[in-house]
Amino acid sequence: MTFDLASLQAIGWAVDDTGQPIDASWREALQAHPQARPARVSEQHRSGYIVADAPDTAFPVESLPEWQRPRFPAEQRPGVGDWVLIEDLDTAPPRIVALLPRRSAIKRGAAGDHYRQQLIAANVDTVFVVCGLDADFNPRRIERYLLLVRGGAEPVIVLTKADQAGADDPSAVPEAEATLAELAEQGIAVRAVNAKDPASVTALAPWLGPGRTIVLVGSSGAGKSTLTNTLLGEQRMRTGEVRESDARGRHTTTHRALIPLSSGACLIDTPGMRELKPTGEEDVAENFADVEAVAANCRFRDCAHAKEPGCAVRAAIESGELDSRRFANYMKLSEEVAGAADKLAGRRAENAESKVLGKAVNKRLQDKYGRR
Ligand SMILES: Nc1nc2c(ncn2[C@@H]2O[C@H](COP(=O)(O)OP(=O)(O)OP(=O)(O)O)[C@@H](O)[C@H]2O)c(=O)[nH]1
Ligand SMILES: [Zn+2]
Repeated sequence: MTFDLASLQAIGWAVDDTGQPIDASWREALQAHPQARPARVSEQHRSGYIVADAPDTAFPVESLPEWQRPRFPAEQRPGVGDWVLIEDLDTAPPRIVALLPRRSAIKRGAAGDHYRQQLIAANVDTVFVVCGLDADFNPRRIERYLLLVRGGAEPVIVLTKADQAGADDPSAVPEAEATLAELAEQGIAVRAVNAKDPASVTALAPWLGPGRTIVLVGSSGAGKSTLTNTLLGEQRMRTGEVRESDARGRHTTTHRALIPLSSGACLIDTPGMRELKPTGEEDVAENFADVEAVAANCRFRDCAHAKEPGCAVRAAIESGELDSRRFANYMKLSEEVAGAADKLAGRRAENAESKVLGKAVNKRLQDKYGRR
């Protein structure tokens, strides 16, 4: 099957010098489905998906029947940013025949009693964690975002409103300095920008090269929309929106999630995220290596860092080596991750059990009626 490589690249399809997908598993999938072609998921609906195969396309496709089953794990269904292989049909919308393995997956735990994961975006190279360098500046929120968005992508902290922060007065933003030092120690890139100013936003160019996919996360008012519009520049109206015909032939402007930038990168626009709950798969140690290094020196291995003698954590807090707020957040996030991990393990056990049960029931039916 031949397809328009340049169009696909404009929405993030990454290839090597020979024009083949970088990922070996993707090459194999293409070979296994010679009639199929790649497309990228831009919207997820109950009955199917909207995909794109070029910057200015958006069309419905039929999903695999098993994805429609209510018990099918949500995170294994395609989500925004996923690459799928589709086959064109003569009479109906094209049909998805495969979901390509994700190179990265940014996820969070969904609210509710039942354990559920929610895909924020797939196949992302970089996550811009957007945070205002103003009264809203919150190191604890940055810590939470970093913990959650690491799923295979590079996090970059984008501090907006640098023009308001009073560059010559660091005390204007309490805790900013300490946080920046901490991030530098972790090797995480930080860029301060005026999100309204195209010249300032060029600081983000290293992550916006052709074929790159970026997703913006951050709390409300942080400047995500402002940054998106500046990155889009003059294209804003043309690419930020699509016009679709509805059943009566009227044109309606709909929101779109895959936004090609003139730099050749592709931006995934996520709906606002009020709350970021862990999935249980996060790596707390990776994000709080400094805290864990201190805790390793506590006299008792199971030190709760409360009233135990010889607690290195309390000593470090008293001496000012460890920020008590960072430590408190570490404890809180650890607990949340552990709680989610328990639920996840419970769900996995339940699934395994229902599979075993299902087999046993089938066997009994077979024995009794000689069929399944
Ligand atoms: N001066 C200045 N103002 C900014 C900057 N970034 C954002 N703002 C302003 O901050 C306000 C909020 O910015 P938005 O871009 O709407 O924030 P958002 O993150 O998209 O918020 P939600 O859509 O609610 O998630 C707007 O009034 C922007 O003009 C900046 O770098 N400098
Ligand atoms: Zn301790």
